[in-house]
Amino acid sequence: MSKILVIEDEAAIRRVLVKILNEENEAYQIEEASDGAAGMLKIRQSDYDLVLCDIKMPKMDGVEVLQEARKEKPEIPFIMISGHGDLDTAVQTMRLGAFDYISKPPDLNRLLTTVRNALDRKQLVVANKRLKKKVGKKFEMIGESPEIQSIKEIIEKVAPTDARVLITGSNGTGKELVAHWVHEKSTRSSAPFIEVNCAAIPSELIESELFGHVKGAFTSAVKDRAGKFEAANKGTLFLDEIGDMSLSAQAKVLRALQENKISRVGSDKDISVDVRVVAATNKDLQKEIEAGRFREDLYHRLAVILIRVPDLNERRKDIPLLIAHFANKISEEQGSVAKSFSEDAIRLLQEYDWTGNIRELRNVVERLIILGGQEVSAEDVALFASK
Ligand SMILES: Nc1ncnc2c1ncn2[C@@H]1O[C@H](COP(=O)(O)OP(=O)(O)OP(=O)(O)O)[C@@H](O)[C@H]1O
Repeated sequence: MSKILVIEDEAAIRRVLVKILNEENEAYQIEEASDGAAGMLKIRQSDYDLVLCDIKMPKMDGVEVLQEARKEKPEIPFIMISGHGDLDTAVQTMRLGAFDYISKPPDLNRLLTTVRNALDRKQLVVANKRLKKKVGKKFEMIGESPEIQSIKEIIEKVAPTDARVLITGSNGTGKELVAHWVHEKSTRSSAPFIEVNCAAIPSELIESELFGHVKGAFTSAVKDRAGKFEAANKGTLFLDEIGDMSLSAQAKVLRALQENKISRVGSDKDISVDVRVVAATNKDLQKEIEAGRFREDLYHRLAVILIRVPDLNERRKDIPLLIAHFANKISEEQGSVAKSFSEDAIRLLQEYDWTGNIRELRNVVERLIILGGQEVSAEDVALFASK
């Protein structure tokens, strides 16, 4: 059930809007307010999934309501309703965070599409918020080695800009972690972070996944569907394993980056998107370019800032910290007391050949916690850490 508030001083228009919405979906629970101040009071007292708000109104105009509501409940999408004289203001409200605007008299199709999109978006933002609560801890970046320090410094500098970032490094080095931080520390952090693993999606589906499709575009396209570019609007799109993307999808991504526009598969209608793309790969893209598997022009678009995440072998100094971090996390997950590691055990693990992989280190720590003694010893490491 979606709760929608209609703030409109003209009773006739208000009635039309309520009627259209009621007829569209019985599950919409619709409330009304006849001026800005009454609307704002309702927003404070109740939780809405969407607000439709007229711009010109007595007491408190729509722009003021939008600004107040953004401060108190920024997750509620606003669709502004503009009359003849206030189209410029309507466009401006988009900059203030309105989701969209519609003109009076409202066009039925446009209204319903905008309402549906806004409600979809609200769900995403809420899901994202829930995730984000976990993000802080889940995405802790452990390490004090100069290599990690320098990555943290680059993230600090680059995140607030809108520059695209290409993250390279072996499997499990922490590329996704870096991408999350670029988003978290950017001005886009309250908008969605959407991840697409390009290697995991069959090449014939990747375009639909990224750009969406319209009904009938292909056999299984039974209804219109937005893609990840649209879902990431105003936020960050993380294209993981971009080196595995098909050439035809690469061409479309290039266009999206050049023009900030996409079109759904099966449609030639352009949709504007405002998305920051962060990409990652474990491949050597220069080699892929030479082999004709990766577009050089796309590479240059993506690699405005390059961050190389070093292998664990290149920052062994961080291994003791990572062991302690994982040991704590694992005991938290298992609800047991954290086990300690003897100095010899840590030294031995520090000398291992990790060929890049932090994920592997975590697994080894988990195995040692389960199988080792109360204090994990060098003997335990020799016995149980073999890979
Ligand atoms: N510096 C770090 N501190 C703490 N945990 C880390 C660090 N780097 C990576 N990890 C953890 O290691 C695991 C692998 O990291 P991540 O998924 O970011 O790697 P990746 O390079 O994106 O991997 P892949 O190449 O397989 O996609 C994750 O569980 C991540 O939280």
